[in-house]
Amino acid sequence: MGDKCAECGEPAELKCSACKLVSYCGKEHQKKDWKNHKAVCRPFEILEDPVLGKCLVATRDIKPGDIVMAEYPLVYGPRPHMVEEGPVPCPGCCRLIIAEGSPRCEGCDFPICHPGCEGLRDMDRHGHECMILGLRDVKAINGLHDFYRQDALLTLRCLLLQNRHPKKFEQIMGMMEHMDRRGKNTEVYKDIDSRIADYLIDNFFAPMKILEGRTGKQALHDISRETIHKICGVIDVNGLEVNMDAEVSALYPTAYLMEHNCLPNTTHIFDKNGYKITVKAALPINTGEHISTMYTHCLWGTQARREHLRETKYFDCKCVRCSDPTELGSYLSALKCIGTDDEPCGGTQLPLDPTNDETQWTCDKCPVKLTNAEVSYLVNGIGEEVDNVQLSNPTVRELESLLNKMLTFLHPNHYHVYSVKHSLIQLYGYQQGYTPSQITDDCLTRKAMMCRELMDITRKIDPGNARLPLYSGVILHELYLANWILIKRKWDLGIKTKVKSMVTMFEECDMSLKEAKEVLKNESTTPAGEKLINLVETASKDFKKFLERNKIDIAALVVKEKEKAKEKEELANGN
Ligand SMILES: C[S@@+](CC[C@H](N)C(=O)[O-])C[C@H]1O[C@@H](n2cnc3c(N)ncnc32)[C@H](O)[C@@H]1O
Repeated sequence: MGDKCAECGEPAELKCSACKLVSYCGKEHQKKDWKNHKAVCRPFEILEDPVLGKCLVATRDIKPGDIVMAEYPLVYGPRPHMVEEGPVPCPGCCRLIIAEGSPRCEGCDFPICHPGCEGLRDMDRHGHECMILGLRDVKAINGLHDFYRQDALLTLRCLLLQNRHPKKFEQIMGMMEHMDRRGKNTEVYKDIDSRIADYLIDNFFAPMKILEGRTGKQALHDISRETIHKICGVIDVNGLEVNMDAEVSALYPTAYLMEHNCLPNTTHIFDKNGYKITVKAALPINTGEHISTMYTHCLWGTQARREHLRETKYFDCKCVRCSDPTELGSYLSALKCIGTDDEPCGGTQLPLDPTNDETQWTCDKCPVKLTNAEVSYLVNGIGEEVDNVQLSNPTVRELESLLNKMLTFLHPNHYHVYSVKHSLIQLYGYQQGYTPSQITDDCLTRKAMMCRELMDITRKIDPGNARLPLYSGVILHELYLANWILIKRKWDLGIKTKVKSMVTMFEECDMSLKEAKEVLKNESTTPAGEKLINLVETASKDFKKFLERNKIDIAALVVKEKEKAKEKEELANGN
């Protein structure tokens, strides 16, 4: 039967060019229906690109904040990463639990959070897989991590779709998995083979086969080693990590088609209920532009990002950020030049062609050149030291001394420096010796300066708040606090709003709280986001009360300061 017009029901040949989901008898009825249709019409089409494969291209202009798509996952489950010790996800709800001593699932004996966990009986979560996992007739008391392997469950859930949701299975099997790069001699093949394929086949599919032989009924049609490898590849290449209260990976029917860009134009949030994804535009997306997300870490330098993408997603990123030696003016990978003859020249070392792994690094002040390998060696060495110090619960002094050492070799905006500064701003004002009553004015001024420097970098690499809203939220809240403590101190000393520096601090407090609210507006679905939003709300209330109690009108003070500055300037010019 042919398509029918969505407006009048008559035979229709014209399809909506954006979503291709509804048809019309003619242009007139399409126009008439637009009011209703635009709420559900997708603002993109799926195109095929020789380099990217399938990709999403905007069919109309999309404004920041507009919803690009919203959909439920085809399948989700515990993250497919091996956990050798520490907490593991409950197979029912994926929340982290300590396996030793936790209750066990009645059906399969896997460690669970609670016998009443809803996901245990849900057939789209643990319910179905439990029947297969229960076929192993042995229970473990010790060595739980090796015996009950949650990292294999998502692959099993994909395999089980064959029976209950064959269309979803077909869609997953149609996704890109780069098997050409995951051949038998590769490390990834060997890892998947022993960790997932052997585990599932030996422990569960072998007894399943015996049962099938006895009953004459086939439980699962395709459980071949090749299919297991293919599914693991699909999960690695297309799975999205859901960063909420649980350790979940999910495959989505359309969202997986978003290509990578180190300057992504969308952001996404997940719904706690069923992990529905909502993708929103973070930057303006014009008709014909590709819709993108970011597959790697926004706060890594170009070398690290490109290496990560090559190893995990099998492509060479050539985006605008990767191609720019300054990374959009952020200098996130730049080094300080050590100069010649032990004399630092004060110059900055940048790669000539960051998308070439053999590129040379050159100084903007002196003839010193470095190879990419030398830079990698230096940056990785410093990175290891930063990781070790960060993991050791460092004091302010330890971090400050590390920072000073790093600044001999790294540009003040380098991403390792960013990470240490981001930790420091969260210790100034909190750690013993630096509490609000102990911290010196100088230290608070330094904290505020670091916050400004960090925000300056963050705005450059993530102008749409697509990836770093929590980082920005923390920085802006700490910037407010640094100003706030200084204001209260000076206020108590009688230095009130007549002083220009006080007005500037009031203005910065006000602006940082407003910006923090704006950057955090989509973050209420994560525990960290929720906590930060509450802190900003409380700070805003305290600040507002203070302003009201002391009858302070920031806008009026700013105008007054401007007038004073103008008068001064006129006086200086002799007018
Ligand atoms: C999650 S899939 C995206 C959908 C995929 N294009 C397809 O046709 O199914 C990720 C894969 O898409 C390709 N891809 C995504 N972004 C890319 C980019 N910026 N440059 C080159 N290839 C990219 C890579 O092959 C990558 O492994």
